[in-house]
Amino acid sequence: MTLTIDNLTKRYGSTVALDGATFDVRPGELFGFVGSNGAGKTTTMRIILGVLAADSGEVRLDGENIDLDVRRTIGYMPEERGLYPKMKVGKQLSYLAQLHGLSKSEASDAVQRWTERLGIAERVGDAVDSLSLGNQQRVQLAAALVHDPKVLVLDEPFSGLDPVAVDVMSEVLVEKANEGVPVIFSSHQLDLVQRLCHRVGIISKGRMRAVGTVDELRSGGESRLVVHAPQAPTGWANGLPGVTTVEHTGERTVLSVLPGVDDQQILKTALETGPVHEFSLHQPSLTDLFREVVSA
Ligand SMILES: Nc1ncnc2c1ncn2[C@@H]1O[C@H](COP(=O)(O)OP(=O)(O)OP(=O)(O)O)[C@@H](O)[C@H]1O
Repeated sequence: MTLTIDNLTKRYGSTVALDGATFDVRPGELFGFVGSNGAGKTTTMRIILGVLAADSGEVRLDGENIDLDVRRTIGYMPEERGLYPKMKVGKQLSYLAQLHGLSKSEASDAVQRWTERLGIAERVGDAVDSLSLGNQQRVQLAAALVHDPKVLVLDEPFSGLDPVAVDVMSEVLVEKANEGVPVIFSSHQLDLVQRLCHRVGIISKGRMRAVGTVDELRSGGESRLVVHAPQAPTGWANGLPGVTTVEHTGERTVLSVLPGVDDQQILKTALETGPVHEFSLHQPSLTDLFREVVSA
């Protein structure tokens, strides 16, 4: 199934939360939804789930508008979480599964399977608010998964998790994507998003500023070259077309290089100053790309 977010706009009074946000999440894809605080991620996800209405624009699943029946096939982890704190874990998960259309015995099987998978099986008889925050988050993930969703929409599922819980969450999301489910999650942990996601979307001020694989986002951007040439004078690379000196400290120079520039010409120029001990290309990370896009 393909989830299409088409030209969404949303205002809160004079605040423009979404300003034509458009992107899609493809079958079997882990899509990382990133943006600064207040960029519009939660608003987008609430609109996908129909918890909030857009002012204009549409959300479609395989080309069809999302009605109540289709919405029940989506697994959602809201930012505000929203479990009943005093209700027992197992009872709550079973109740939620049945709300999504499972029979009592199907719900019971699903609860057993997911609580085991997520390492909270021994807590099914405990009230949610007696669990640690990380374990409550595992219950929340179980709640999004118990009805075998066709789409997963998760608002900051990794926030506040310890490294082991991050691994469990990552494995489950990868597993669901491998089953063909489109998975979208928001996160401020950009290293994790870069490691896990097939594609990412960067939203800023309610507009998608970049969508693609990290490699696609890199192409067209500048790359960094680190050159260790101890005898090179300050400004040795000035004058090379498409090359800017970002930093020259002691014996090392960091150059910013436009796409298409011949790095061998830069190496040749460096060698003309004396020995070159290091000449390495540094690919921008998602964090670098994010900073570039958001500050543009
Ligand atoms: N209920 C509301 N009333 C008024 N303004 C709101 C409301 N909800 C969101 N906003 C505003 O809409 C904009 C988008 O907020 P949203 O919560 O979608 O951002 P976000 O990207 O999820 O941010 P964060 O990373 O901080 O969770 C912000 O300016 C926010 O202040």
